[in-house]
Order: sequence, then structure tokens, then C-alpha cells
Amino acid sequence: MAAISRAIRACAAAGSRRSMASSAKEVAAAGARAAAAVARRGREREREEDGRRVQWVFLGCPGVGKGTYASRLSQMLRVPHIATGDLVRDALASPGPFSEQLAEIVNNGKLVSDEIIINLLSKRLEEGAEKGELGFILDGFPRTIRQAEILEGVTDIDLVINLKLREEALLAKCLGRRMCSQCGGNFNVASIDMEGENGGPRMYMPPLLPPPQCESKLITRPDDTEEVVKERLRVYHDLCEPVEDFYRARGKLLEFNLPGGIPESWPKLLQALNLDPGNERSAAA
Ligand SMILES: Nc1ncnc2c1ncn2[C@@H]1O[C@H](COP(=O)(O)OP(=O)(O)O)[C@@H](O)[C@H]1O
Repeated sequence: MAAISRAIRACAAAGSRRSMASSAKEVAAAGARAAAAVARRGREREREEDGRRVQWVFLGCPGVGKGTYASRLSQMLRVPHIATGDLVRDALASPGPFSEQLAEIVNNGKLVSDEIIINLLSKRLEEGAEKGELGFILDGFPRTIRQAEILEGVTDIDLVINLKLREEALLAKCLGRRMCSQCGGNFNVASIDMEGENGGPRMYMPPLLPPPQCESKLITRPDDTEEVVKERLRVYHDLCEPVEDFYRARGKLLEFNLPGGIPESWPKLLQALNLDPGNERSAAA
């Protein structure tokens, strides 16, 4: 892991770019290779024996639930959940000119520069290596083709999970997001109940309400206003969607359409990942 973080820094510093292979033939073969991702699961067990656990990436629009599902999987698979949004928010919390510069970018729904994000991530990976971490689930990185190329150049990403949800639900979910300022728990007050698309089943996502002791301490992220969320969605379509194509062309992308709230989606996600829910019980224990 220390080697990965050093290599990421070195690539970023050199402005390294690798050409992106995206021929039609490759895209056509993508489906077959995505199926092979499931077979990789067996190999992951072998890697554990080699002292390396999963190295997965979560992609998806703001509000889709990357943090929720990445965090659950990280507990199950005993790897850290590393969310670059959290690294940015930690950096924002320490006062000074750097955090003022970051706040200006983040609160306007823009992406921070590749250099800044790579520095924050490399530092986090180095700290993890010192603690003996053996893998990771990245959430919110890579978000640009350049970030994806740098990551691909320095380590082997086993699987990229692309979470998908209807756009109307994304906006409602971002606007309903709340955090407890005391315990740090994440909640959502939005109750989403939508007609199915093209005659499909209704989509119901119940709110995830806080316990009574958190109710008076809820805060909203400053970048979760309607105007900023719409800008973040626009930025996602412009800059982050090409990252989906990048991994699709490499056969690493697993697309997952969320069918509803956590109780409905979680078991189906585990099934799509070929993971045994029994592992969850043993992880929780
Ligand atoms: N990989 C990244 N590259 C550039 N900026 C990032 C990256 N990850 C996080 N950020 C910054 O942090 C903000 C919050 O990120 P995140 O919590 O992942 O938000 P979201 O809910 O939009 O997925 C982003 O809007 C962006 O400004």
C-alpha cells in the first residue's frame, strides 16, 4: 500500500498520461468481461492468502448511496472504506488558506484538482499502510479520466461497482441527507415513492430516520442545496461518466441499478457480487 501511494504521487507529479483504449471491439467485449468480474471473487480469496484483500472502486452520481453500500461492504470484507469526499471535508475542517480555497470549489459543486485529491488520497493510503491495511474500497475516486489512468497505472483494481438510480430520486436523496453533528451518523429524511418507469415496479425508498438522541443535532452538508446538487450532477455527467466507460472498456465495471431502499437493495447487491450474506453476520459479530 505504501508503494501504491508513492507511485500515485509520482505519476501525478509527472503528469503521466496513458492512452485510453476504447475501440468498438473492446466495448463489445465489455459485457463478457464484466461477467468475469464475478469469477474474480474466487481469486480474491487467493489474494487474501497472499496478504492482499479486495481493491474495489464505487462509482455513481451524488446521492446514489455509494457511501452507504461501500461502508457496509468494507466491514464485511475487512478493508477500509476510503471516501475522497470525507478526506476533502476533513481538510476543510482545518482552518487556513488551503481550506478556504477548497471550500470555494466544493461549495460550488466543482471538483477539486487532480493534484490536491491525489495528495489527500496518497497520504491516507500511507497512513493505512503503516497500520497494516491490506486492501480498500474507494468511494468517489477516480472521478476524472486522469485520476483513473493514474490509479490503473499503479495498482490492480479488481472490480468497479457502478451504482445507478433515477435522476429525480438522486436530487431528493441529496436534499434529504442529514448528519448527526455529535456521533457522525448519516441519515436521510427523504421518503421516495415513485411510479415505475416504462411499466416497471414502483420505487420506494423509505427515510432513514435518526434515533431520538440525534434528532436535535442534525446538520446538512453545505453542498447539498438544490443549486449545488444540480451542478454536481452536471459535473458528474461531464467528467465522471467517461470514467465508467474507461472501466467498462477494461471489463471491470459491474452496473447495479438500485431497486429501492437499503432493505431491498442490499441483499440484491450481495447477490450480484456473489457474496454470501453469512459473511455479513460473521463480520458484524
Ligand atoms: N476524486 C475527486 N476528485 C475531485 N474532487 C473530489 C473527488 N472526491 C471528492 N471531491 C470533492 O469533494 C466533494 C464531495 O465529494 P463526495 O462526498 O464524494 O460527494 P458526492 O455526494 O457528490 O458523491 C465533491 O463535490 C468534490 O468537490
